[in-house]
Amino acid sequence: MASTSPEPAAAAEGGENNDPIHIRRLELSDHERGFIPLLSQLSACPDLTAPEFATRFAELATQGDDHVILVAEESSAPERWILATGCLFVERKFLRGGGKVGHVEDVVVDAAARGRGLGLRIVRCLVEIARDAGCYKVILDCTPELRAYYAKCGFVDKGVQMAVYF
Ligand SMILES: CC(=O)SCCNC(=O)CCNC(=O)[C@H](O)C(C)(C)COP(=O)(O)OP(=O)(O)OC[C@H]1O[C@@H](n2cnc3c(N)ncnc32)[C@H](O)[C@@H]1OP(=O)(O)O
Repeated sequence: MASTSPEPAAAAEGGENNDPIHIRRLELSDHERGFIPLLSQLSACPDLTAPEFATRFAELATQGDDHVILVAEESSAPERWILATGCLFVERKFLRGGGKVGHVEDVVVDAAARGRGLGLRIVRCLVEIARDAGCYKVILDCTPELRAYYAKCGFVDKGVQMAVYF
């Protein structure tokens, strides 16, 4: 998400009151802070050159608050290495009187930082942003092994995920 867009309050979570973790929106310079290698811990994510990263960043910025990528960093670490990330995509529908649905995507915590509650905090922030945006629900796809984790984030089983891969 573009750093030029106004930050939802929930995206500015952490970083105060001696909180060792700061959660904020993705910045263009996060290309140099391990964002792509972090995503590669989730799925195939070949490196992007800085111009390629900038092009995609600019494309996503045109979606304003309908596409939010949050990252978590150590508040006190000067290198500001990215420890965790998650994305919220807001789908605008004709259903429900022009309602909106939040989609949580691409949640990943660096292997060395797991088990510290970062994943929970990132997802809770995304859900809060969706609520503030007026979404009537937030949905996501995950493997059965992650059901317990997302249950702790407040999600319940609903329907069946299906896919066509190309
Ligand atoms: C929509 C999507 O993006 S699905 C893809 C999700 N991402 C991945 O699978 C990438 C690889 N995995 C990861 O990055 C991490 O392990 C994550 C994101 C799944 C969890 O991040 P963490 O920061 O380790 O989780 P966190 O410490 O916040 O755990 C929160 C709670 O969930 C539990 N939990 C965490 N991971 C799991 C799991 N795989 N299975 C069951 N429970 C889990 C924790 O025990 C904790 O419970 P507690 O509060 O009772 O102690």
